[in-house]
Amino acid sequence: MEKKIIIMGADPSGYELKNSVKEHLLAKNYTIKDITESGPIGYCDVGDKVGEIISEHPEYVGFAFCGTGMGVSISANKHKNVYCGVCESVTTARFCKIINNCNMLSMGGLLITPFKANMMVDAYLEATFSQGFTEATPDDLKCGLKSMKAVENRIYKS
Ligand SMILES: O=C(CO)[C@H](O)[C@H](O)COP(=O)(O)O
Repeated sequence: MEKKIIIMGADPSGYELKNSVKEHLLAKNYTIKDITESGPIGYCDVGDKVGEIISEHPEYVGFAFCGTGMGVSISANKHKNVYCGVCESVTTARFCKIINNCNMLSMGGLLITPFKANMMVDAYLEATFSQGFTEATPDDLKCGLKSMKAVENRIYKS
């Protein structure tokens, strides 16, 4: 499977966790752009900046970090084409791709250990939309996403 380009960013509360996940992914040869390479910025700006890049390149993956994962997610999800899931477990990290086709994942540095965060991003990156969820058919999942896109298109009038 081709390795996706990963955009990362963190506020002060998520910075250490971001660095540790970044190290983990670099060791796996992922191409990473860290918009907070030179230091943390506010959570709203993290979500906005990572979200803006993902909005223009929905084929990339965004990993955003704050204290809880909530603030960066809310901000990122204001952008068109951005589907950012707040994740607190390996299961939600996997399912946010399989069920919701999320192109962004956020998590909280106050809540998640580095070991678990690495497992979460691995599970996310290994998952494929609509594959491996026995509770719904691939067609059902595609239908759900189509409905979400219709809401988005109505709001963005495009
Ligand atoms: O979890 C967060 C947002 O969801 C923030 O990391 C937390 O609220 C701290 O923010 P600040 O540094 O602005 O006080």
